[in-house]
Amino acid sequence: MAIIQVDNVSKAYRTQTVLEQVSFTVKPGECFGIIGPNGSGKSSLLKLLSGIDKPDTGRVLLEGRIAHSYPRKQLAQWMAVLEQDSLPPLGFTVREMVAMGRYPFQNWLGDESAADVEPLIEHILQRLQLEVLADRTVDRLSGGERQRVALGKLMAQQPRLLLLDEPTTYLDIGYQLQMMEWIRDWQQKEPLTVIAVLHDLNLAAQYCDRLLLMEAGRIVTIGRPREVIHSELLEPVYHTRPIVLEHPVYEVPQILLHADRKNSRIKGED
Ligand SMILES: Nc1ncnc2c1ncn2[C@@H]1O[C@H](COP(=O)(O)OP(=O)(O)OP(=O)(O)O)[C@@H](O)[C@H]1O
Repeated sequence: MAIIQVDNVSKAYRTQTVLEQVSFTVKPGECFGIIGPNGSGKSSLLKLLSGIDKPDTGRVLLEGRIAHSYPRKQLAQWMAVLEQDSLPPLGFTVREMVAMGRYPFQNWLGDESAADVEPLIEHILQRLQLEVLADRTVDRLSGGERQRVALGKLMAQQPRLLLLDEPTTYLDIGYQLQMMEWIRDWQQKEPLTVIAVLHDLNLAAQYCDRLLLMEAGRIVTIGRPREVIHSELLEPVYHTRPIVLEHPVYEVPQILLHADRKNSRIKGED
């Protein structure tokens, strides 16, 4: 069974349609990327997948059940969402913040004691190279460090489904790669499905099994990176024609940006 099934979903905010007749499925264990220009509806789609929002028409099923009908706590026991800069700037330390990922598993009977989860938390801090920052409060971290802590919190949650909205924002190229490698590594060790909104088409092509390309709330195409990262498909969507080459090591398509000076929209260019 598909872990996610989206059937003919449409959504409007007031009079503006942001998603129109969107349908696709995601299989367990896949890394599924959502790409498209600014304002094309990627985050709106992710909100429907996470059950935060509900479609006006059509339906979103998570393991066969309507997404927004799940009680939030039940959903949090198997789904985790990483939003852009999702950590509140409170006075919690890095270690406390990562441990907060266990909240959906605690109740007033105190199912899990701090001692139960301590080895898991320490393992995550070590894996994400956060040990030296463990006792620092999150308001005293850089944007990139905060993003790593946010990932650590999700790892502590041990979800089966991970939704990521621009996970590499604020990260330098070293950590961008590291973040995607951690996620891939995690996927190889545990049964985890990943759905990621990515602006970086090269990272998307390198790490995702399939890509969904969106434009103005509609699906342009869904396919393997090789089928989607094509200058003919990307040009009308992004209004620029990238050069597409094959990665010399991974054999996946990669893009080089190329300004067409004759058709440049920048004033003064010829
Ligand atoms: N809560 C809201 N109320 C009204 N309009 C909204 C709301 N959320 C999003 N929109 C509009 O819906 C459209 C799609 O936005 P969305 O954030 O889903 O796009 P996106 O593809 O994630 O964009 P970006 O790449 O810039 O993050 C935009 O025109 C946006 O202004």
